Amino acid sequence: MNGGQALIRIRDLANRFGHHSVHEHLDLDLYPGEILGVVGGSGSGKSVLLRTIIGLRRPDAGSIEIFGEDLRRLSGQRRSQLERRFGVLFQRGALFSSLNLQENVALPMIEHARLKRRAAEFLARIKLALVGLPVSAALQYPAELSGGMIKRAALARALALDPEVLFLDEPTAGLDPIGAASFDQLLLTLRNALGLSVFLVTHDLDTLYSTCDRIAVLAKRRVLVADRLEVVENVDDSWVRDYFHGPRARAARNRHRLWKED
Ligand SMILES: Nc1ncnc2c1ncn2[C@@H]1O[C@H](COP(=O)(O)OP(=O)(O)OP(=O)(O)O)[C@@H](O)[C@H]1O
Repeated sequence: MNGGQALIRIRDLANRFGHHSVHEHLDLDLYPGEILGVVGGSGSGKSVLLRTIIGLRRPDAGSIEIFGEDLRRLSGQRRSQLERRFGVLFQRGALFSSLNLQENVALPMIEHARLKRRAAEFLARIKLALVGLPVSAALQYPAELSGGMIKRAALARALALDPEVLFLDEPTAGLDPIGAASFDQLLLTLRNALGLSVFLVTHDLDTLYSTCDRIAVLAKRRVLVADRLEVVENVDDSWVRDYFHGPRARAARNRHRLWKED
């Protein structure tokens, strides 16, 4: 999976808020077609890293190359062309409450791809079907939906412009275990069908075991390790030990084993 060239290449990255240093000398790659899980303790800087990669925050040092281009050296126009190749699902879904689902998903197509409203809403209904929502959901408003449906709708919006890379911040947070498991399966199906590369910030051990090809652990202000689960689990670090060898990880591992045998 990581034999090819990285789609995203981060080197020597630093992010600081005043005297508070969140990242120093952070290196990380995202390879084509992989689902990379990003984990770390609360406050270790997972969301700041995601925001920096997608250009919402300017890093204090280091380089981020995306599709072979250095983000910091791009003109505004080139940068926004590049940003159209990302889809982002923020932690709280971030749908517009005054728009129904098909309008929410159509909006990026109207704004960025200059589609006419009718065509955009037609394509939006296809995206909503792609993420497993019923036809009737297209005319519903976010307030009328369950948490799981909101996540799916937010995913449909992240897919609106047919991105190559998907950034997901805690996509299963707040979902019940069944909703979370079906979201994980959806993610795998979409990755396989669309060839997406996925940068996935999560605390959810079940998601890590069932969907991720590699896992990056953020600790000590950098990426401590980024590798396959079997390698990461055996890294000699107190956070890694507590996280991957605690009772919750054992339960997730057993569930995953049973699921694979089924
Ligand atoms: N705009 C900001 N101003 C000041 N400090 C910030 C800002 N954004 C983030 N931080 C700090 O950066 C650190 C990393 O925050 P971040 O949200 O990336 O952590 P996280 O790993 O995503 O945590 P969690 O798992 O709890 O969501 C925290 O100490 C946070 O307080």
